[in-house]
Amino acid sequence: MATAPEEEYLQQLRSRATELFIREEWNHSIEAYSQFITLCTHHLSLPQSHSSSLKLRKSLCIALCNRAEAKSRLREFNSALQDCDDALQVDGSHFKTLVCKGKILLSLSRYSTALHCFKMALLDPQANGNDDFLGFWQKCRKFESLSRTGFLDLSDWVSNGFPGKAPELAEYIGDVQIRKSEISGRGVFVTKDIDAGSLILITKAIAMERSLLAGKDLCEDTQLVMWKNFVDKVIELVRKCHKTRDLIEKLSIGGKEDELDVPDVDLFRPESIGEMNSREEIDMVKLLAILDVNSLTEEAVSANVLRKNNDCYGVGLWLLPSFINHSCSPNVRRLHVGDYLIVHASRDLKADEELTFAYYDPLCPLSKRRDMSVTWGIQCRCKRCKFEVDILYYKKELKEIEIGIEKGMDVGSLVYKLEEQMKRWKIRAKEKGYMRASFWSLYSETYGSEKCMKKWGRRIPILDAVVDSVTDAVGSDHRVLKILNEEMKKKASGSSGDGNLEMEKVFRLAREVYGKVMKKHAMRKLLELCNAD
Ligand SMILES: C[S@@+](CC[C@H](N)C(=O)[O-])C[C@H]1O[C@@H](n2cnc3c(N)ncnc32)[C@H](O)[C@@H]1O
Repeated sequence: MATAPEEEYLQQLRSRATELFIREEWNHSIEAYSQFITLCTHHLSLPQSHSSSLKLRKSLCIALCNRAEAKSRLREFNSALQDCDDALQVDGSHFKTLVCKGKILLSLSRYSTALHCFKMALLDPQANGNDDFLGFWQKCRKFESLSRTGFLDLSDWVSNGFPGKAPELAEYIGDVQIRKSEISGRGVFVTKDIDAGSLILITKAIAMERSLLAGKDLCEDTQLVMWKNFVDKVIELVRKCHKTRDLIEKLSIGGKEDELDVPDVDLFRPESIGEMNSREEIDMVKLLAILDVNSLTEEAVSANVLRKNNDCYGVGLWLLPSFINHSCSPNVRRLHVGDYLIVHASRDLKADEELTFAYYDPLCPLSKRRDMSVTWGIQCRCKRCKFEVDILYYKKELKEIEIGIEKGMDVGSLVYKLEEQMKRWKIRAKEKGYMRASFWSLYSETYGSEKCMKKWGRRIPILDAVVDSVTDAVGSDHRVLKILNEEMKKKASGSSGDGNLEMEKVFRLAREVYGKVMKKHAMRKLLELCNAD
């Protein structure tokens, strides 16, 4: 039993902690609550009357709950969750603790466990008319459903011109597995047939850094500062969160990847608790190598960023997408919405097919792609590269076309020459797509110029056929979409052809570029933006 002075001291500690908590001095309030909790627990271990034990237990529960709230404000989520669980041990239906735990779990994207907490809190009469709580409850229901079903619709936000902040999304992992890859190390594979445009992953960056673009490019100093800030954010996070750190350590450092373990995709689900076994200091050299190999920038050929102004540039790390290998004939694209990366199929995929991004521009000749692959430290051996290596070795005419481009020769004549050569060499449809993708700059300039089309239009294939073969070979691309869209507009103004059918084709291509996350009115908005690019 506590003496009167002891009780008074306990009372003082509690008042002090509460005051600091109200003043939002989180660190100090955590300290004060910790003292109170230790003392209170001690008193509870002594013989007590029933009523004072009840009083002490009530105070202990509130103190643990408030300390959890303070810790969560400092993003110390694991420790905050422990406090919530301790508080719920004292009172399993404590409303504030259930709400606090639900909010923390929601921040950690552990939607179904969060939903369970909110459901329990809903039984308390305090839930009625509590707008703050009801807001979290609605949000949690929405996210839990999105992360289970993958049903995402950004149409309103897009067609209203991206108002306010980017929408918050839920993480989602579709029908995929991580397996050994024939390309290199591990890769991500689909386990079911998936059609073009379908959503495959929504992943939140574990850390992101953005910088304003001065002019079109980022100067080297800004890039360095940005990279340093990004690395600092990752280091801070791995120090705080062991699960994130364990997952980062599974990523490649490049080079020889044959011996790497193949992690279970379930480890990357937000609900997974993690192994919690690595508590040694972080190996900084390894961490930097991992960031070097796996970080992605928003500005990339296989990415589109949805936001109002494209005057900033971001770098981030998204864990599961880091297992996606490169191909010059890729089958997925990514869409950036705030800190979320959305991966969707850019063409129809068969079960067991490996997902591949283009790390660098697939719409350029082999020689340029080889140069870019050196920067990435890889040597691509995809079907397209193998085919082009063979053909370039034997056919000097292709070299002549490349030289023609450098010399600024008439682009239409070069397209004509390439098409004639491909007929002579009896190149099959798929491979024609590879070659046309490699010389896309020639095709786009030719089809985009009235003068060129007057001269060469009758002697080269129609744009439709070229678009079909290029997208079949390398998946859809916004530059291809742009040319096709412009052509359709011209045709519509001249009212030749079947406008509906042609517009349907533009929408199909747009779904392959942006994903099916949009309804037609939003797609129209994206097509406008694509044209203005
Ligand atoms: C983002 S990781 C991709 C996943 C990686 N394969 C793994 O096992 O973790 C990038 C690294 O994968 C390898 N890689 C990706 N695409 C490749 C390709 N087409 N050819 C050779 N290596 C590739 C390279 O080592 C590259 O540094």
